[in-house]
Amino acid sequence: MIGFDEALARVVALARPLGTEEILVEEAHGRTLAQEVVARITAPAADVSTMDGYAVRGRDLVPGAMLRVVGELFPGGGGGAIGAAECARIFTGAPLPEGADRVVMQEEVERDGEMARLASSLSSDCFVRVAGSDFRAGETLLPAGSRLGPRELVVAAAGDVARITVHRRPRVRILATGDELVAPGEALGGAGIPDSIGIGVAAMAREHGAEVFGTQRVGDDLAALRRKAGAALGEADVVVVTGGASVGERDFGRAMFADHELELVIDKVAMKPGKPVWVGRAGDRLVVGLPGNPTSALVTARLLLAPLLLGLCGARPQLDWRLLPLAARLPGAGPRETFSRGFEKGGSAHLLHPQDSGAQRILAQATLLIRRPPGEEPLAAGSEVATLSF
Ligand SMILES: Nc1nc2c(c(=O)[nH]1)N[C@H]1C(S)=C(S)[C@@H](COP(=O)(O)OP(=O)(O)OC[C@H]3O[C@@H](n4cnc5c(N)ncnc54)[C@H](O)[C@@H]3O)O[C@H]1N2
Ligand code: MOO
Repeated sequence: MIGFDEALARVVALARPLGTEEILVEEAHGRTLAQEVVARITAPAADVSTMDGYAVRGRDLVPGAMLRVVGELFPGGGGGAIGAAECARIFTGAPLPEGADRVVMQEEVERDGEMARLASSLSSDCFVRVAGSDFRAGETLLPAGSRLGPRELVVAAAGDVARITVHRRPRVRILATGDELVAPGEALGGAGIPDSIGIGVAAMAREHGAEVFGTQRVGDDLAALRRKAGAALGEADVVVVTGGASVGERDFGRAMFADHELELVIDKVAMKPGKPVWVGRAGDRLVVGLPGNPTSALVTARLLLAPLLLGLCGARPQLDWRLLPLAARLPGAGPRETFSRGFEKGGSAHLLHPQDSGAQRILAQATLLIRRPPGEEPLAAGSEVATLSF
């Protein structure tokens, strides 16, 4: 059985970015840039006011001075001009008129008809945002490989960029297998178990850049599973199977792809939870088999499926481990690499209970995975452990 680092390396090697497409910036949330974004405009385009007030010439800035108001300037409009002993009413973001080099905020001005009287004590700040101080036309604002969240989208749009080139999103079909599974809302009074993981894994996949068609529940009937496998491979880049990964009589996760020359790249990993996880290739499609125990499924989705999807999107597939001190002592680790569920509070990593891979309730509090190498000695409170957001 391979170790976790080897499994992750094999997954990352499979995660070659898919093709590219050009899309509108307003539809680009969560996508990854295939080409850098270059500013088409300079920002700000001119020297602009950072306050609502009066644009003045520095040499007229004398406490108590009376200046004639000769214009009114709004953002997006022209700047006009002022001369000696003159000023212009100006609003935040408006270009300074010719001749002006600073702004007095309106709290320091008393207006009297066409005249403005400056206060007896004036702020030393110029209140001017200089042309090009944010960025200039032709400058790179976002490098290729950037994942577009709210902050990056502001930057692209500010650069006057309407269309961007991104990597195609991996199309994902999730097949939740198990005779016992029913849709949430249909278990009460029957023998069925709500399919929780099909829904959770779909959400995890979407968070990591996938276009998920939705989850199909399929019973443990090999003929039906083979038909579903064929259909899924026809429409998806990545097929995710949940359940049926272990050695039970009705565990058909791998067998359902027998018609499609499944080549296993990973077949069991020395990790806890998630040992039965598997990943394979069927032609140019990828298949990921997640163990059915809900926590095992979600942990392996975070540790192996998420990096795979990010890599297919052209984003960094690496897992960003962060060292945190332990809040309390941890016993020695077992023989498999362990990924315990925990949470961060007061700058420390806390372990949750129970750690049973069938337990689902504690997932609501489990914001961290705490990583332990195989056979690690007990750790005292305060020892640093590698953690990953979950
Ligand atoms: N003899 C052995 N038995 C087991 C082994 C082993 O090595 N030898 N491994 C154990 C480990 S570890 C895991 S994890 C599980 C994984 O088994 P499967 O992937 O075959 O999962 P299932 O048997 O289909 O289901 C297990 C469990 O999870 C529930 N489940 C399944 N799908 C869902 C879903 N979509 N939503 C909610 N719950 C789900 C299912 O009802 C079962 O209770 O195998 C161990 N056994
Ligand atoms: O590894 Mo299983 O995933 O322990 O329950």
